[in-house]
Amino acid sequence: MAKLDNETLASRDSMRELMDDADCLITQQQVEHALDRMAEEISRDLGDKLPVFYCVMNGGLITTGHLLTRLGFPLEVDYIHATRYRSELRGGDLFWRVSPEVPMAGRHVVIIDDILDEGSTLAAILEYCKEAQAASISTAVLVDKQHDRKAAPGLKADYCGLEVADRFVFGFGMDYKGYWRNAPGIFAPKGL
Ligand SMILES: O=P(O)(O)OC[C@H]1O[C@H](OP(=O)(O)OP(=O)(O)O)[C@H](O)[C@@H]1O
Ligand code: HPA
Repeated sequence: MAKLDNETLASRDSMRELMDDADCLITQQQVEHALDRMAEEISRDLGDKLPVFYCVMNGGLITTGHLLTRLGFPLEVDYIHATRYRSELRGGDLFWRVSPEVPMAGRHVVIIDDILDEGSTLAAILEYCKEAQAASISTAVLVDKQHDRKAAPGLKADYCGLEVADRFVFGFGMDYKGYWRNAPGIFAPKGL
């Protein structure tokens, strides 16, 4: 079996250490309860509207998967790939990697993402949906970070699982420098 080079070994060890020392802010059980509630609200509002759900890759992947399996009505799924952080801890300009394929015109659209932080990502995607003439646009995020730096004052998602402290968080889709999207809960590195 090929050996890992020194740089890879150092990354692996530092990422293991990061997880060992991390603070768990939200447990998996709390995430599951929040997803149950979001699914009930979405089903109540959109269950008879044949909606299209757009996952915002990459972070929205895990929330989308967990949420959609809780929805017992016909729906379509597509994705948008837009990134603003690109493995960094601060956001920059939004870079659209992939635009959606399923047309939004006349459809009830739901955008699913992992986190509403400053909100620039969601605001840009909302503009795109409006221009694409969606019949209605709803947004669903697993967590809303609590601070006063939102791109527009009072910016909120229509469906929000949990509020999270103003720290750099990872897990359940959210990455720390590209890693630990797979962590089964929501964590923050010690001291960050
Ligand atoms: O509210 P904002 O400050 O705009 O930040 C939220 C966005 O940032 C993250 O994506 P990121 O750009 O890190 O790409 P990723 O999904 O590939 O991690 C996250 O998944 C949201 O899409
Ligand atoms: O706190 C965060 N963690 C991971 N990805 C993010 N994208 C925006 N904010 C965050």
